[in-house]
Amino acid sequence: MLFCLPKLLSDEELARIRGLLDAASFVDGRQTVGMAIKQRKRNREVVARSAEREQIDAIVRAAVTRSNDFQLIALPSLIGPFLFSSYGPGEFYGDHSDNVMMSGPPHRFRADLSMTVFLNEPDSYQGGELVLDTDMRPQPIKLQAGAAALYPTTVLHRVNPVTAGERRVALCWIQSTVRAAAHRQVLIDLSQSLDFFMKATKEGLEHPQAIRLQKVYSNLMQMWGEP
Ligand SMILES: O=C(O)CCC(=O)C(=O)O
Ligand SMILES: [Fe+2]
Repeated sequence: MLFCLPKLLSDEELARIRGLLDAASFVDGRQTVGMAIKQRKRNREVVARSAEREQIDAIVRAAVTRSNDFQLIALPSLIGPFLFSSYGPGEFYGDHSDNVMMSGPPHRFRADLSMTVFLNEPDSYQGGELVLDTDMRPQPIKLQAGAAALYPTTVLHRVNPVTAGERRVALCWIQSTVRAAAHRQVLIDLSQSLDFFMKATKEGLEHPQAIRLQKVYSNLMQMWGEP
């Protein structure tokens, strides 16, 4: 359900992103949601068509492209444009589930996974936890700078009010080649078993049982995957 990627961004990337965010212009976050949700959202977001947004997008996009864990967990077929938000004292985002039909660019896509990348240290602001309602139990998430949380787009979630400091995050929505979270989980488990063969056996991926698992992975991908 919830996956954490501890060091998605390096310290050097974080420093570059912070510099760009300091130079960026922000707009009221209510502009990017429909009427029904406006009441529940108080934050600021980097202007969509701006040079800073594009430069930060390129840095985070390069990080997810090189992250093996991200690729194995999300199995992405499309990663939409990144959104950069800031929450100061009194700002929050109430209970909602994200839109599953995204307008892009590059074109309309289905969001299967939502991702929050934390851009500043957790002790630099008070409150501001991302809370996921998993099986009716609230699960608060506040990660180190550079770490990311990946969660199903349809799960109910919120951002608690920030009471001091500034919470900055990057967000994106991902269409996966494998639509159902339960199917993705089976494939992630298989990847982990293959990883065990690779790291802990003499034959590695040439072990006959590893070859069989690779066949299972391909068969399931053929059943569940979409290009
Ligand atoms: O800031 C976050 O961690 C999540 C924000 C959010 O839920 C959204 O923008 O849809
Ligand atoms: Fe959300």
